[in-house]
Amino acid sequence: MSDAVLVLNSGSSSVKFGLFDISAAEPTLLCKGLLDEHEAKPRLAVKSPAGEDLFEAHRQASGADSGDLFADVLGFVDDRFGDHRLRAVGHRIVHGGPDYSGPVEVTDDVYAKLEQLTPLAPLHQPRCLEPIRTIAAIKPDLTQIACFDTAFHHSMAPPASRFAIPRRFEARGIRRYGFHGLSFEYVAGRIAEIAPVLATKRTVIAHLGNGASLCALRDGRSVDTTMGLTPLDGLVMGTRSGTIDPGVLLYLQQHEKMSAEDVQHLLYHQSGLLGVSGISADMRTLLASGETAAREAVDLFVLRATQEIAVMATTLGGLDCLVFTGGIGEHACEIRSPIGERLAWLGVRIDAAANDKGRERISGGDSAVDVLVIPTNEELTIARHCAAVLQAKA
Ligand SMILES: Nc1ncnc2c1ncn2[C@@H]1O[C@H](COP(=O)(O)OP(=O)(O)O)[C@@H](O)[C@H]1O
Ligand SMILES: CC(=O)OP(=O)(O)O
Ligand SMILES: [Mg+2]
Repeated sequence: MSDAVLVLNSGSSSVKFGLFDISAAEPTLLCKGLLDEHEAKPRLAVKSPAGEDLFEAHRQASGADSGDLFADVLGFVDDRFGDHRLRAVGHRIVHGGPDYSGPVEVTDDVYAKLEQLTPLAPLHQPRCLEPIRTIAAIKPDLTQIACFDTAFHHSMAPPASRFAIPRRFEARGIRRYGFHGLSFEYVAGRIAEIAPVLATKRTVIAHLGNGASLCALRDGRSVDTTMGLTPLDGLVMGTRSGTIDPGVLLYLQQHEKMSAEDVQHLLYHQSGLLGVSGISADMRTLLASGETAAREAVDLFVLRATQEIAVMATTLGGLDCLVFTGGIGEHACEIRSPIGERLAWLGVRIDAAANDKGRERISGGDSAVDVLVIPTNEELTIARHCAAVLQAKA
């Protein structure tokens, strides 16, 4: 009987999952799926690795919660993959705080520590932690493993990790942590596979999805990133503001009489592409819209991404390789193209035909910077971590 792990990737706009066979050195995907709680009837859809539909379940919204959907996933795995032994469930956990620089088995103590980090990722942490409770209630003996978005950035050091506030706050853990690390880790590994000469070069990875951040890599390790203590910092996102004059927050509280909770809601849920366009948080909708406000939101997204790529290049002392990933980075040639044009002064030249076709290498022959498009795979990174944790335990 082969061993398998179930991986849950709870993001801000979706819950993705994958079931992996871990009997060989490299995990192989058995099936993948999506849990959609936002529709009128929460839905679970499972597909084969090739994308064929395997299973779909709808729940009546009344009385249903995502716990029912997780029970459906476990039921499906038992039914269809009963010839595999489910060894663990691996979870993407957005915030690991100062303590976790690698994956860890979830115990009551670990869970309590992770729950305490909720104020540092209020949009994500509860959504990441909830399935751990639900699954423990259904299968109390099943090993659960937490894999952190912050872990990859533990290689980051001062001054990049430091905020310019009194030092005593740093001792209390107030510093730049960075996120999307499971994605950056996967992409860094792919760069080493597809273009080994680039693995040691000055590289910026742009993870542009519903959440968006950049990572500067030297020798494949994170040396700087745009997200900070929370996943609110840095680039313009679907509904998040990204970097904003801190004076704005004070003004909103002191003069607009908004509470701290109101400001938090504004910055996490009502800002970014949604707030600027007034139309949608979804890049596809904005690119298809003829409205001026949609174009202005996209223009700001592009300007901020470009500015921050230059910041990352400054940390690195130059730029040899730029990689696009995440839903927008992988699919939106209309976003990659103007970012490339604005970075011409750094030697970036994007080949229009290669970009339109979404090729793996989209830089032109005259480009001083290799520009790549690499689809991310956070689920595979988590499966690899789970396999390693289980092997260390054996
Ligand atoms: N073909 C496409 N063209 C433009 N944007 C796209 C395309 N496909 C997906 N996106 C955008 O990617 C974003 C979602 O990214 P994704 O990485 O899947 O999100 P999450 O952060 O939830 O993992 C959305 O803004 C969506 O509009
Ligand atoms: C950390 C983060 O922003 O994640 P997501 O892209 O899933 O929102
Ligand atoms: Mg994501």
